[in-house]
Amino acid sequence: MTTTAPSAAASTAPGAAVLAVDGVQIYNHLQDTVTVESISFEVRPGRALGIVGESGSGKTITCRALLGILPELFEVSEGTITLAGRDTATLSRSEWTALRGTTISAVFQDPASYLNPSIPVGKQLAEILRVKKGQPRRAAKQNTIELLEKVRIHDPEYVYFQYPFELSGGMLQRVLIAAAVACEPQVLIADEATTALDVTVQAEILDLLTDLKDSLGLALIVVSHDLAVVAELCDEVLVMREGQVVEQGPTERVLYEPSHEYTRLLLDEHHRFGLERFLRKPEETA
Ligand SMILES: Nc1ncnc2c1ncn2[C@@H]1O[C@H](COP(=O)(O)OP(=O)(O)OP(=O)(O)O)[C@@H](O)[C@H]1O
Repeated sequence: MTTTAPSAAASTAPGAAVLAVDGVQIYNHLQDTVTVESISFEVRPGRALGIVGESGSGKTITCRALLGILPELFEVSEGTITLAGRDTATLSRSEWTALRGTTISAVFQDPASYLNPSIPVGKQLAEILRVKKGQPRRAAKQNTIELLEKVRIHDPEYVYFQYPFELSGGMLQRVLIAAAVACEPQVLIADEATTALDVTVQAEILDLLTDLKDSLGLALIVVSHDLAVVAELCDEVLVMREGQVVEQGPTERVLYEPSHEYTRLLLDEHHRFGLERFLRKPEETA
């Protein structure tokens, strides 16, 4: 892809963690409560971390802290978040704006709500390249078509001119993934990104995320209530309950030898839905 403007992305030493979260507490001043307590993890290029846990356990709020978009009256009250070598507590609003998309990016559930219904999807992607990378109109269009190809959309020249309502949920999520990786971020957060999709499309999107992680060297954070999704994608997993991390470690270890009662409970629920099909036995991965 042609780059015409200098990247606003911060830099990371080769092999170093691109994102390091150390003892972070997130406080809710609205209710005077701690929403997330003492969470720590790191992600490196080409690696994936899964965050699982029941509804309301603090997964999305954690991601919002990583993206610098906490809701009003929530704050990171303890600990540090280091993104591409920078302590995010020191970032100004405009520095955050420059880093979002170029260094850290995200895809959420319900892709249609992130797109303007009255503008063709290709034009919306091209606009990101024009604004964030300063690309001229023609280059932005060409690079958008390449991006659509990268997220495995067939006939990208045609899809470029389609409106969101003309695309399926899976196609829209591909467009949103294309938007998220348009400016070559180092970290991609996928927060329940496949939850609303049917099983076949979900598998395709998971496959695409794995491919992008490997080919672009993305550090991937996958948030899901579905252990099967995390089992398929992630090297490490972090289990949250009521704002606390109850267990974390390599995916195989946590899923095969859970040490916490809550993780065992989650696993029991999933075994009924066939988690086994995603799991490789430890001896198979050795
Ligand atoms: N915008 C907000 N305003 C007020 N409270 C919020 C907001 N977003 C989240 N919360 C609260 O913060 C806590 C953690 O919510 P969070 O969305 O992080 O949970 P989650 O684990 O992502 O759940 P889910 O799987 O349902 O998305 C919950 O008690 C929730 O009610």
